[in-house]
Amino acid sequence: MADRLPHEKGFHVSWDQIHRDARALAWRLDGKGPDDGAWRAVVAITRGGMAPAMIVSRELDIRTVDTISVKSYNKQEQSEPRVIKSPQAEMMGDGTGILIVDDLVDTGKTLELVRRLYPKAHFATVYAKPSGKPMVDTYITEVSQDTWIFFPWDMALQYVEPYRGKD
Ligand SMILES: O=P(O)(O)OC[C@H]1O[C@H](OP(=O)(O)OP(=O)(O)O)[C@H](O)[C@@H]1O
Ligand SMILES: Nc1nc2[nH]cnc2c(=O)[nH]1
Ligand SMILES: [Mg+2]
Repeated sequence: MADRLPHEKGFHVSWDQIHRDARALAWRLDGKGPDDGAWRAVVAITRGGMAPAMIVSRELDIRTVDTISVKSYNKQEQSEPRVIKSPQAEMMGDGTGILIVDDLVDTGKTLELVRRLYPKAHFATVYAKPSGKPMVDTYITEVSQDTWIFFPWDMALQYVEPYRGKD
């Protein structure tokens, strides 16, 4: 996208950190569902929402878990988001009582699309950038718009030269 700010900074998230933050998200959502506080189901926006959704559903003891697949990025390049796979229609209805989980909201375009489909659902992300905040109901940590978030599933440990070993 031409008007997109460059990602000057990197925010590196470890497995431990995403586990802690996704747990914090679950605890914040506990008892906030419309049916006596209960949620009917968790729906992960794949693929990034799957690990957080698994942790949230485990913490809140929700066994009904489904997915919606939305693709909008190729590496750091954004295109128009499109739905590749939908969750079960009878279960979703207008989204009432459904907790939709993603790893992050950036421009908000992904959530905007999913919100149009399920306007009564509750939208939760672990991380949020300012442009996407209006699209999310609950999030844990805000990062600036010019930051790219690196998740542990996209990373690998590798050797680095010691400082004095470089020429
Ligand atoms: O708020 P937006 O600007 O729409 O961006 C946020 C979305 O982008 C990433 O998904 P991506 O499309 O890269 O697919 P992935 O989850 O399979 O990595 C991320 O996981 C969010 O779903
Ligand atoms: N991994 C990752 N995917 C994204 N999709 C949109 N913004 C981001 C980001 O900051 N990090
Ligand atoms: Mg995603």
